[in-house]
This record gives sequence, C-alpha cells and structure tokens, in this order.
Amino acid sequence: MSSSEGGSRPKVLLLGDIEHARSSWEAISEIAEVLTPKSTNRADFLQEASSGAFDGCVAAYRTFDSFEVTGKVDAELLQAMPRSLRFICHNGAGYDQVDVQACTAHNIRVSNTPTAVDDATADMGIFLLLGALRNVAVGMSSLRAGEWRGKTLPALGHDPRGKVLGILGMGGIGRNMAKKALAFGMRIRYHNRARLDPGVEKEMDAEYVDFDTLLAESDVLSLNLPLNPKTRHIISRNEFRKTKPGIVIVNTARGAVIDEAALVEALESGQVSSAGLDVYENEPEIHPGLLANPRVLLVPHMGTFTVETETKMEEWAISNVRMAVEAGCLRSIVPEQRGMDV
Ligand SMILES: O=CC(=O)O
Repeated sequence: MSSSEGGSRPKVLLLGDIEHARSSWEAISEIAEVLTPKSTNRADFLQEASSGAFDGCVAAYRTFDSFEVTGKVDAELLQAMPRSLRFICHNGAGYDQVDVQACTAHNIRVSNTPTAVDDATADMGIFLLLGALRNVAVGMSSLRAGEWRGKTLPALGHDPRGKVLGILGMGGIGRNMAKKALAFGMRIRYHNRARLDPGVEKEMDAEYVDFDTLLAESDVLSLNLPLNPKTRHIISRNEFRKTKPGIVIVNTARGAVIDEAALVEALESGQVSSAGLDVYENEPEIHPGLLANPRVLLVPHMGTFTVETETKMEEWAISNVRMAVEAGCLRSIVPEQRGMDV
C-alpha cells in the first residue's frame, strides 16, 4: 500500500533547509503536510518528538547540517520518533550520521544521493591533489602573512604525470577522480571491497591491487570510501608505516577514515610529505597539528559546494521523499538495505 492511501493526508518532516530546489519542495507540500521542528538542540528535539509533535510523519528529509539540531539518527532518536515514520531521505552521499542498522531495526528505510555528488567531490579531490603535490599551501600562507613566497623558498612540488594515484574506494567518486587524474598523466591503482568488472577496469586504465600494495606503491593516496565501523581509522599508524616515504594524502571522504593524530605524526616525520584535506575527524574542530603544518592544504568540507551540485542533491533527495509518499518506496535506498525496498 502506498503511504498516501488510507484517507488522511500524509505528513513529512523537514530537518534542515531547502536552499535551491524550492519549487520541487513546494510541490511536496501539495501531496503532504510538511512539519518542521521548533527545537534547536538534540535534548529539545527528543522531547518534541516524544511529545507527539511529529505523529503521522511517514518520511523525513534531512540535511548534513540538521545534525546540529538532532545529533546522530540513532536508536535513541528513533525511539522518540513516531511509529508512522517509514523513510529517512538524507541529502548527501555519505550517510554516516544515520545509524542504518538502527533504522532497519525500526523498519525505516534510508536513502542517500549517490552520483549527484560525484563530479564536484572528484573535482575537489583533484584540486587538493594538485595543491598538495605542488605545496601551494606553504606559498599561500606566506603570501597572506605579507612575506610573498616566505623567508625561504617553498620546496619545489611534483608533477602528477607518471605518478601512481592510489584510490581507496572505487565507487562513483573514486571512478570520477580516476578519469580526471588520467588526464593529468597519472597511473591509477585502486583497492575496493569489490573488484570492478574487467571492462570498466580497462576503460578506466585502473589496476586492482591489494590494500598493502596500494599503500606501498602509491605516490598519492586518495580516500574515497564511506565512513562506517569497518572503515573508521582504516588509515592509521600501522598503515603509515607501510606507505611509500613521502606519500601525499588526499581526503574528500570523511575525516575519521584517517586517524588524524597518526596523520599529524606522519606529516611531522616526513613519511607523509603533504596532504590535501576537505574533511576532518571532529568537524568543525581541526587537529592543531594540521592547522600548524604549512604542508597541509585545508578546505572546510566544501566538496559539494557548487550551485549545480547542491541543487542536484536537493532534487535527488526530494525525489526520494516524493516516491516515499506516493509509492511507498525509495529511488536510492542505501546499499545496506537493498532488498528491503518493495
Ligand atoms: O559530504 C558530502 C556528502 O556526503 O554528500
């Protein structure tokens, strides 16, 4: 049965703001009553939910920034939500703010926005890769300090041409980045849970290697995998010991896939020569050792920050809400729940 059958108008909960796809969201209010929370912190939100304020909601649209109000979508939060809630439509590719296992236990399906983010995130990855290879952060901070290139010339950078780009996580963003890096003359190696089809590998000129080989042979290592309990700190002290000395690290995935303290140590010892980072372990906090190190190019989680991509992401997430309300299923259920959708 679709969620809109059975008489009364379905309700949808909006967690966060719609910034771009406003007309698509207005169209949702034609098929469902839209509720918004009054709370501004998790304690109040839990109370508001428990008071029955969201009763009747079948779907919730949520943004990355709504975390500031609700905190993690976990068992505690789901316990407070109405039993009517069947769908959580997350606006973003990475959905580590949502405990999918807890959602499954509550019979709630979760969607994300795969593919919509690929170009912009991979572009940011390439920007960080080139910037870290060329050591631009050193010169940029000297210039802002009024010292032009600095008291001593920054170390010369390196060309991407001929270097091995190791991609950990060959999903949509990893593959997009590989294609772009090929245009800079890089050689692509990758490691992934599942090996790509030989045809795709050939088309991308990408060689599958085991994890240790990826660490040992990459000149640049790009993290392009989702954050989950298995990938948290997948790069830590032990892994830095196995990398090529002087490796460059690029991270546009999630900060916590790297043990940030271990990265700081590896940068200080020179095992990592430079890094380009868009994401951090405890955003918006940044490890002081990263801030203090001029060889780290730092961007404040702006991988998808383009008008085109943010619009695409909102449209995609809204289309999930629409399908949830009208058809009782999702356009892009998260991989952990595939098979749960009807
Ligand atoms: O960080 C951005 C996303 O997960 O889409």
